Amino acid sequence: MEGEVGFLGLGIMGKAMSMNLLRHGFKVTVWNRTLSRLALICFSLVYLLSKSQIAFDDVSTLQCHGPKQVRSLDIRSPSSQNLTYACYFEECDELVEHGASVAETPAAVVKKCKYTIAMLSDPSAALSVVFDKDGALEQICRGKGYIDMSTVDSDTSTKISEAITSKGGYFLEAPVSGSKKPAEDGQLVILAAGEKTLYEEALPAFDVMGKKSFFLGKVGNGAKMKLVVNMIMGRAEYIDPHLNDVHKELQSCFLLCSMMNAFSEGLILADKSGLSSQTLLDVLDLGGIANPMFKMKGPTMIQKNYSPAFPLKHQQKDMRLALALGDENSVSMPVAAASNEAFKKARSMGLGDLDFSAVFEAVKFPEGSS
Ligand SMILES: NC(=O)C1=CN([C@@H]2O[C@H](COP(=O)(O)OP(=O)(O)OC[C@H]3O[C@@H](n4cnc5c(N)ncnc54)[C@H](OP(=O)(O)O)[C@@H]3O)[C@@H](O)[C@H]2O)C=CC1
Ligand SMILES: O=CCCC(=O)O
Repeated sequence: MEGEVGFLGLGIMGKAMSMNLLRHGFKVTVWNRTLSRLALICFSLVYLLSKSQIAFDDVSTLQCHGPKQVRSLDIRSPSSQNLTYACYFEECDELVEHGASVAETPAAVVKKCKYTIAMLSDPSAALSVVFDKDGALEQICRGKGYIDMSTVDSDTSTKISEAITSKGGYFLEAPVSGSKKPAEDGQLVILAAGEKTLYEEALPAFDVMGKKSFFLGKVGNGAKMKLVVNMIMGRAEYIDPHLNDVHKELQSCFLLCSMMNAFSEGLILADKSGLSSQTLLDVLDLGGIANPMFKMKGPTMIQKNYSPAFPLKHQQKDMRLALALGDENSVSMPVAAASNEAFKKARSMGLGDLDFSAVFEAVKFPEGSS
């Protein structure tokens, strides 16, 4: 990646990712919404002070606490042309110490940099940073690359892609699997889709931020893959730490059932969204919910091979007993109850003697569908 890389969004992930780029020798210009608001406050303050009797030397450091704990407003010079640099908040401070430049708007970042990466909270933030006044789109032109690594839906990604490409720019979506620590350690899993040339050009940066990058084809596929992975992750079952060992064993059966149901739903969602089941298995195996069960059962489930290791009828029996235990102890377990329904459905479909992973068939064809 030649020249300077822009980075929009310095939240938990964005800060760690841009720091990694800096540590590996990339020149980075950053922007964050709160920082730009603070810069505005800073400008206003200096204006007011210049109209007042207070000499600047008297206010070299003003403490100020906002939503992001401003460390200080350090007004260094009355005639400073560039007061943005005098106004850091904690997140940005460390990046600046590592050599980052700070820009005032997304447009200013894109103007300065050939490649701009965004890591923003949600679809509305991703859209706002591109389309609003002083947004990235204003400075997109032929040869500029825009890479959105935020987790959004495929419609949002497509909208951004169309706008960027209509101005001659290149677009890549590249959401990530992995959280704060993997981001700090450069161990993210990058799920890119869109312009292949931009993907190839961005690989040196991806190699610094992540341990593995996937190119998944057309825009939308990265967003979809990320959502499938997080859907599976979000369906983990709770194990009450106060239960005794016997009860814990039954609870762990909940976990297994819920995992298998969530996994089945994920495989189906991926397939119906036009994604490769094998790629989903590869992505899951690299992330925080990698586990021996997905690794072992996944390939056989894709092949519809349910030769029994743990018969489904026993798994459903254990679910039933564990739910009874939940009743006894007034433990609310709606996810487990839903999973039990899927196992009951599988039994009614005549799958009881097959492996418990055959619940995949019941999830695939729920009541009334074919
Ligand atoms: N945290 C995690 O473990 C993971 C998160 N992700 C995804 O990465 C993205 C970032 O997550 P994370 O860093 O945790 O989130 P944070 O909440 O820590 O950061 C969100 C960032 O988005 C900015 N932002 C929010 N709204 C707007 C807006 N309207 N205009 C401009 N900027 C805005 C925030 O700016 P400000 O500081 O001004 O509020 C901040 O820089 C999300 O899409 C998340 O789903 C993906 C993998 C893991
Ligand atoms: O989007 C958040 C994902 C967190 C993780 O993959 O561990």
